[in-house]
Amino acid sequence: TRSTRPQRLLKAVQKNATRGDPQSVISAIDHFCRHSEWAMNIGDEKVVNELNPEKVLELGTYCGYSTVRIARLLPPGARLITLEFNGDYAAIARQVIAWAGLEDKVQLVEGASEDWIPRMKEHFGIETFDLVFLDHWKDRYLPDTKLMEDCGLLRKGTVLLADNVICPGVPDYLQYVRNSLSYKSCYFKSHLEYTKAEDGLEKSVFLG
Ligand SMILES: O=C(CSCCNC(=O)c1cc(-c2ccc(F)cc2)cc(O)c1O)c1ccc(O)c(O)c1
Ligand SMILES: [Mg+2]
Repeated sequence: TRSTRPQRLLKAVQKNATRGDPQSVISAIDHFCRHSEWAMNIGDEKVVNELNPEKVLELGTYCGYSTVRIARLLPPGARLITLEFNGDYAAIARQVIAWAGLEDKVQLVEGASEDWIPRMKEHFGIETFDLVFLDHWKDRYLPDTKLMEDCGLLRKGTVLLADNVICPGVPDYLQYVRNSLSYKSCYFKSHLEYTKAEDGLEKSVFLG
């Protein structure tokens, strides 16, 4: 049977990137997405770098591109937990993360975000997160944010970074974080990865 796009993306990484070199993995995926096949990676334009998180939660791993982008910047001892619902995507992402040599900083968990968010404390020993990157199903951004609030996983200053707030768009989430007194929110205008379509990131700081 024909290979899948994630499988072809992984092949491109194994062919063009150097083992243990996260930047070469990122460049190989960017090249694949620009010149071979578009894929729903956050891309090389949507960037917010002034953060220095120790404990990071990523919702929606896909092939691990944003996982590598974030984890490569983490200081020793810092950890990134990434949740992926789709088993096929998770299998590819594990290999991309390993190729980048970042498996010691990253824990990839297969399953639904609503099942795993309530288990962060007892299963991973995580009290609160410093940064949460939302890039999974767009209709899960708002319910999962409310769930993280209810589970006490957000602290004063926790940063929520949401991808695709324009395309495909997350109107209910945007309305919430922009109107809630518990968040200070701002929009980073950009483009949908590898295209000219408008998209952007919403950065929302939890005020406690
Ligand atoms: O795909 C999922 C849900 S997670 C991926 C969410 N991310 C997106 O959907 C996403 C989409 C776009 C985008 C796509 C087409 C466009 F024309 C424009 C934009 C861009 C992004 O940056 C994204 O992050 C899944 C889960 C479990 C399964 O079993 C399964 O088959 C599939
Ligand atoms: Mg996205």
